[in-house]
Amino acid sequence: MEEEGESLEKFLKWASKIGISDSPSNHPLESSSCLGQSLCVSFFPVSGGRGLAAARDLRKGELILRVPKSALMTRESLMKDEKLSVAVNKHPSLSSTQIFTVCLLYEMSKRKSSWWYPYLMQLPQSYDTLACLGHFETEALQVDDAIWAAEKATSKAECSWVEAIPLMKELNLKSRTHSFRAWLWASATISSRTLHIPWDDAGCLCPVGDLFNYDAPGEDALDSGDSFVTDDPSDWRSASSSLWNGDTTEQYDGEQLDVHLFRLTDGGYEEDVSAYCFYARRNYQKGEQVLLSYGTYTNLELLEHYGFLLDKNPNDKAFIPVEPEVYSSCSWPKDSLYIHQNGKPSFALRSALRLWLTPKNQRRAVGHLIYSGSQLSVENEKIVMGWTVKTCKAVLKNFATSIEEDKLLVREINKIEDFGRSGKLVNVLSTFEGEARAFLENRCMINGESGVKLLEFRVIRRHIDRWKLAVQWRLRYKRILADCITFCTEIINKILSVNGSAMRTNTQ
Ligand SMILES: C[S@@+](CC[C@H](N)C(=O)[O-])C[C@H]1O[C@@H](n2cnc3c(N)ncnc32)[C@H](O)[C@@H]1O
Repeated sequence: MEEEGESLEKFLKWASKIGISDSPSNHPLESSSCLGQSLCVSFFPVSGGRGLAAARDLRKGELILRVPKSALMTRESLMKDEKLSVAVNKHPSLSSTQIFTVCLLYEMSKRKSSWWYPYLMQLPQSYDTLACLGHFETEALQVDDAIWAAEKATSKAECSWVEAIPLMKELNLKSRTHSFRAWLWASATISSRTLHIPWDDAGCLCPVGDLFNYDAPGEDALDSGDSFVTDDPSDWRSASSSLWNGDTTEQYDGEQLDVHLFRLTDGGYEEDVSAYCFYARRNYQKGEQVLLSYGTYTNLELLEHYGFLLDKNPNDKAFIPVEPEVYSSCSWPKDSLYIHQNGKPSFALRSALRLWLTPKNQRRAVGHLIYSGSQLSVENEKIVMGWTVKTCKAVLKNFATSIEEDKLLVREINKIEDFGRSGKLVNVLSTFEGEARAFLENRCMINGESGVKLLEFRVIRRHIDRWKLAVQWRLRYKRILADCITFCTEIINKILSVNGSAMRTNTQ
């Protein structure tokens, strides 16, 4: 721990020397640390671990950190190394991100002789992004779409690694540095830590600037909170704007997002001062964690690019299976048909279902009502809500575990972690059953009969973290569906009660 503290201190000193500063003044005094005037490094156990805290009260919009261009790690800056640059130029088919990944591994291989050594030592040793999940954790996601996304992330990483091997061999990288494990580490470093810069789509690594943890943007702006009849069409546009570079969300090109609405105020590269500048997005009290928005992400996207998720994510979505005819009978893109994190079906999902559940010969006549978001009839609305309830119930019933069981499992995972920390996992193996028991036997190699523990806690801990993320993710998904059932049932009851009283009024 002391070593970690020493290494951090050296890093902050190095950062100060290369011009990184949190001073509110444009001409900061020479200091032994780049922090202390606006920010300080702190630990936030439930919101990102290591992060940056306000060193004093900060006002919204204040400049809180400046990182000069010369301190940004980019392909360009790393390729000042001639050997690297000559080798890279012989492989023009590699993508900018593949090249940046090789550059990072090459720089790591220099160890203490690297100019970036103090920074490289601060990078995490492992990540929990989707591509890093093993088979057990991937299966623990339970939802087919999520399992598919994890498998795709791994196979994509494997393909880009295979393509880059010839370059890494040419650079004489040791087998450990050009292994798939090393590649996953470097790719996850780039995916979770690079910032957007205008001159290179691979982005840049920004020492100190990459210590800000994440907060979701625009809770109010993005959560349409759509009322029953007049929905906000913004929910069927793919809202995606990011200063962080890991954002690969595809934009719905039919209906371009009003980027100004979602423009993030946290910071960006500023040409006039040749520096990455970060601003306080709101007022902060001394000691509070200062957060950045990396962009708009669902929990699955956060897992994919950053290896974490939020328990309360205003941008989370759940997709449910719908008949192919629902897609073909409307012009909304597939990814706009989802359920909001608060359980409300999206504008597009509701509208598409209204159309699909209208007899075919009447669809043309109601098209204008559908696209304006209006209800067609009380009967149609009841059928739409009923179909949604039935589908959500069927999806929930199909899972191997219920919401309650998943909640219990999260508690068991916490217990496993505690027992593992105190070295008592082997003794308590028999007290666990089902998925927890399977995890201990398959992932931690704890054999029930011989009671032999084969993996050290450091490795077990990594598996636990990833498995817990997968279980938390599926629990969030299931809760969205359960909330959707409640929401739609309330609507049906409202319709029934209004209709009932209308009928009573008519017969009186
Ligand atoms: C840019 S780094 C932020 C600094 C990082 N905590 C560190 O110690 O280097 C992004 C990573 O921090 C973690 N992180 C950021 N925000 C988080 C949050 N709100 N909750 C949990 N983890 C978070 C994730 O591991 C993510 O990949």
